[in-house]
Amino acid sequence: MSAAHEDTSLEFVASNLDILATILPERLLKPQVGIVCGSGLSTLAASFRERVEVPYSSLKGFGISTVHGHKSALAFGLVGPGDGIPVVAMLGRFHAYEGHSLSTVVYPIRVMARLGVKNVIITNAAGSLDPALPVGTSRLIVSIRDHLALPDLTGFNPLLGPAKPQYPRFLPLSAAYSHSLRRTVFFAAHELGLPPSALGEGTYAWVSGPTYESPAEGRFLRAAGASVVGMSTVPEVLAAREEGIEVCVLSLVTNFVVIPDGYRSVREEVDAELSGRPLPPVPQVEVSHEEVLAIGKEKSEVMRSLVEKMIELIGKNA
Ligand SMILES: O=P(O)(O)O[C@H]1O[C@H](CO)[C@@H](O)[C@H]1O
Ligand SMILES: Nc1nc2[nH]cnc2c(=O)[nH]1
Repeated sequence: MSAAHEDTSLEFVASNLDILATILPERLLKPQVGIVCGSGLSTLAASFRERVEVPYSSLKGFGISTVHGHKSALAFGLVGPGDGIPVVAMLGRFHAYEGHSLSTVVYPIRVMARLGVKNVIITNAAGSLDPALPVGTSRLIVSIRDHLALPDLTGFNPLLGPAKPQYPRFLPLSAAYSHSLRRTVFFAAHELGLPPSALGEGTYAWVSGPTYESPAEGRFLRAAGASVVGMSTVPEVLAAREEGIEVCVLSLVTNFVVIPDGYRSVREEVDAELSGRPLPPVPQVEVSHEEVLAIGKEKSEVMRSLVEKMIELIGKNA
């Protein structure tokens, strides 16, 4: 994997603006809101009006997303009543585990910033570390209020590298997740009539992947204060904050990582069996990306309506 500071792509930002200016009509060229579509969530951009898709391959400095459930294109369009609000969505993102450098992972955020994006709604699929955050029917979306990023703390941070005059050297993260946008999430959910149980708040743990967590790792992250875990998002959040963009993160909880009573000693199990009082089986969880994508597909409508309502409210408050 390339070093985090191997950043050659920034020089291409300006030429991307020129390329986009030749493809997009004037009213789509200055998006106000950016969206990052998580695994299985590229349909978040399905109802953009006057939608124009621009493949990453026709732009400079972009990688190719290799993960199933991620498309390699930007979608531009309009959302909301009246003339609509111009928006841009990454239909697929880059993850460090694919072999992309962290500067490639965050590059589209830097392009969004140059296009004029002021607010970004970053979505992801994530595993639940909190047995009280059930997967599926209730509490299926978590509005992220904070993060726990072990890679950042241990030297794998997208902002590593020589200081650049246009960015702060030491970026504070105490208010990385916009309080105002977090309020907007709950107002949007209320306007849509979503039951309170559909939406929670929590802390996202970023891990590098591509392995899912062992039970002990899940318990460790839970004990450290995280509610959900995934392999993306935090690098994008850091770059967005460095660019001065307001950030909202929505996690779609697709699977359990930590389950209650998930551990039992085999000795206890065997002893119980030998004494003629076998114990009931321990519940097991084994996540797969197919399951993650299936939940994403099943729940993408509610996620899409929430994101669209948020954009509408952001537009009203602008
Ligand atoms: O975070 P997104 O891109 O939604 O994807 C999540 O789903 C994949 C694992 O199933 C991982 O890439 C994880 O980060
Ligand atoms: N790390 C991680 N990423 C996920 N993305 C979706 N589910 C999971 C999970 O359980 N763990």
